[in-house]
Amino acid sequence: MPNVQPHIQLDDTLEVKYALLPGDPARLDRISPFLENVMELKFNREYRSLIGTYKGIKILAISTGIGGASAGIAVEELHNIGVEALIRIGSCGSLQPKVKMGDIILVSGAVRDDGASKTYVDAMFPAVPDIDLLFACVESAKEKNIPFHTGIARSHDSFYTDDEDAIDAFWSKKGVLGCDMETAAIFTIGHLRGVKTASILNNVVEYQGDTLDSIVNYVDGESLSMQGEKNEILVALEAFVKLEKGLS
Ligand SMILES: O=P(O)(O)O[C@H]1O[C@H](CO)[C@@H](O)[C@H]1O
Ligand SMILES: O=c1cc[nH]c(=O)[nH]1
Repeated sequence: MPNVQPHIQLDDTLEVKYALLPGDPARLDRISPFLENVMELKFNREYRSLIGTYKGIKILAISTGIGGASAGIAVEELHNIGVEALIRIGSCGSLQPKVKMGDIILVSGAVRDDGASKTYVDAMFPAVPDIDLLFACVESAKEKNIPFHTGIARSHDSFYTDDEDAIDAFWSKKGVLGCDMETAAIFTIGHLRGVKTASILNNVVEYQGDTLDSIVNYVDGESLSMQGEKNEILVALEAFVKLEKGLS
């Protein structure tokens, strides 16, 4: 009997080892041109999925929605259907002047300022990517001449607390490069389940810029952010090729 998962609505008959995890379901339309033999699968709640091939390797793409709670459910259910490695293809806001619009960050660790990961294990447990998958991303970016930053991201649960500017200033001073909402949960839960994870973040908000305005511009297709998105997708796909060939 296929083990259909309650939220992603997929099962292990897909026999797929690699998954790209954007937050936004609409990003799948822009992942699709990178793949061959694309087939739309399911769209249940925030989880829209498609499958295709890249250089002959089967790749699943599935959106996770906003936040660690829904991303964590995706990691669990993907693990249940046999996915072995996943890369978040996200957007983020810059916390450093050097992280410009459309720059990509290959995340080497995440501040666990989310709720979901803490329901699994105390906050002192580190949120880190799989080192082979991170190195594969680094090598892929170099080979494709795509500039990148490596460093720490902060994953949070809201844009609308009363203290957002102060919180950003605090983490900026600690050298954190940017903030998103899912990386910490994906790293933590992936580690606990034995799934290899990485996270690539495309910066869509200038340092000290207006976060919510910038997110609207990104949705409207602002060009630097769109180039950053293409770059992160390509780097992730090439990293899976390396993993498949045992090169990382
Ligand atoms: O663009 P995605 O991948 O959804 O990522 C970022 O954008 C959303 C907020 O606008 C959050 O999910 C955040 O992590
Ligand atoms: O500033 C930002 C932009 C995108 N996503 C975030 O979590 N924060």
